[in-house]
Order: sequence, then structure tokens, then C-alpha cells
Amino acid sequence: MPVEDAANPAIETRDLRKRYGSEVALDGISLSIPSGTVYGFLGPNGAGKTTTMRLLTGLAQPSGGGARVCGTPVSDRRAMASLVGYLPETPPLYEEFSAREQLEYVADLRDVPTETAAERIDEHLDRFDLTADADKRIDAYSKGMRQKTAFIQSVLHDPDVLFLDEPTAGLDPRAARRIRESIVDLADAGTTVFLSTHILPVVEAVADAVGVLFDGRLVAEGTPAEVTARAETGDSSSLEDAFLAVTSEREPQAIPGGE
Ligand SMILES: Nc1ncnc2c1ncn2[C@@H]1O[C@H](COP(=O)(O)OP(=O)(O)OP(=O)(O)O)[C@@H](O)[C@H]1O
Repeated sequence: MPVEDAANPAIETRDLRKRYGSEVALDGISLSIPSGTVYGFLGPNGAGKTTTMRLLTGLAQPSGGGARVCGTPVSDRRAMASLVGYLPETPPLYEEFSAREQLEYVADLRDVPTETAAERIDEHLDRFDLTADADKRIDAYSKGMRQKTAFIQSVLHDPDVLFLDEPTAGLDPRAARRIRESIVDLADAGTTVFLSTHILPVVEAVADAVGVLFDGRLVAEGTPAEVTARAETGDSSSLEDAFLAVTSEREPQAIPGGE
């Protein structure tokens, strides 16, 4: 069972906003996500999902509002480095390193003790069927092998909150299942997982709650069943039907003139 603590949310945002010049990427979102839960963060292309994750990992500065992760303001980048793990859409990997070297390097950066790092690296390489290729250079890796390596590096330091941007992209069914299992295992162990993906069956399988972002605003939130039911798309409707309903036939919202 997830270790939930609604009074001390792992992720909390208040009217969080981000502009890029005149472009409003995020138009004031407020979230409260209990620790030890999986939050599926959905939205069409360009809705503001990556922007939100960059703000919540301290990689970008908000234009307005605020956010805390485990009670710490996200502006504290030093604290964020140990509190959060982040698998971005295009993960940073050193082509000339092997997967093992890459993972040892990241573990060292995150101050994971050498012996603990070695154990975790071996365990994860095995779990993702990478052991035989672990000493090959990453520039000879397939897309899926890179994605698996990047996922492992995002969890090596045992973060309290894990942000995943399309973690199963490019993975074969076995590897995708391993990622889904890992997400559930991590949440069971108390990690909060913030999962952005367009693969809605993955969200239905693992998420405790979902939020749907459209044009920089949160337009639906609840358990997958609640969001599906509220969209009132029919008796046999799915999360996909609900997603399409809440992200269509909406006029773009007027953008306020200032913060
Ligand atoms: N560095 C940037 N400079 C200017 N505009 C940006 C920048 N990053 C994002 N945007 C804009 O902000 C909006 C939200 O982008 P974002 O990448 O957060 O969307 P997304 O929901 O992650 O999309 P996708 O599903 O395609 O990955 C888009 O209109 C995008 O063009």
C-alpha cells in the first residue's frame, strides 16, 4: 500500500506560472500530491508538462506562484539534487562512457557511497537485462538500451520524488513492463512518482491520481476512475475518452495581461 501523507504533500504548487517571453507555458497550476503515490500527468503536446517538471526539479525558475517538494522550496537547487530524480524526454548520457561508467559517474555526483552504488547498479542492470552490455560504449546502444540506462540513473540515489517524462518511450514490451513494475515498487517503498506520458494504459495501470493539463491549465484531476466518470463520455468510456473530452472543444483561455 502506498505510504500516503496528505497533510505533508511530497509535491505542492500554488498558482505556479511560467512564461517564455510573451508565450504563457504554464498558467497558474495548484497541485497537492501525497507522498508515496503515483501521479499521472497528462496533456496534449505543448500543454506545459515538461515545463512543469523543469520547474519542480529546480531546472527552471517560475514566473509566478510557488512550489515545494518535500516541504523544500524548489528554488533550493542543492536540496532538489538529492530529493528528486528526473528522467527527461531526452536524457543526458555520455556517449563515450559505458552504461556502468555512466551510472558510477552519476552515483558519485549524487554522493551515493561506492559500495551501495555498486550493488544498486548491478541489481538494476540485471533487472533491465543490461548486464551483458554494461561495459559497451553508450554510442553503440539502441534507443531502448539508452532509455533503460537513463531510467536507472534517475533512481540510483533513491530520490524521495521521481519525475518521469515518457519513461517507456522506445522500450520493448518486456522493458516497458519492468519500468511499470519499478514505478509501483518505488511507490510502495514510499517514493512519490510524477509520471508524464501519452501512453494512457500505463497511467491507468499505475497511477493513484491523474491531472490533465491543457493550455497551461489543470482541466481535470482525480483518480483515473473519477476523471473518466466525470468526463461523462458513456458507460464504457476509458481514460483515453476522458482525456480527449477534457482536452477538446475548449476555446483557448484568454491570457491575463500580467502576473
Ligand atoms: N525554452 C522555451 N522557450 C520558449 N517557449 C517554450 C520553451 N519551452 C517550452 N516552451 C513553450 O511552452 C509550451 C509548453 O511546452 P512543454 O514542452 O512544457 O509542453 P509539453 O506538455 O511537455 O509537450 P510535449 O507533450 O510535446 O512534450 C509550448 O507552447 C512550448 O512551445
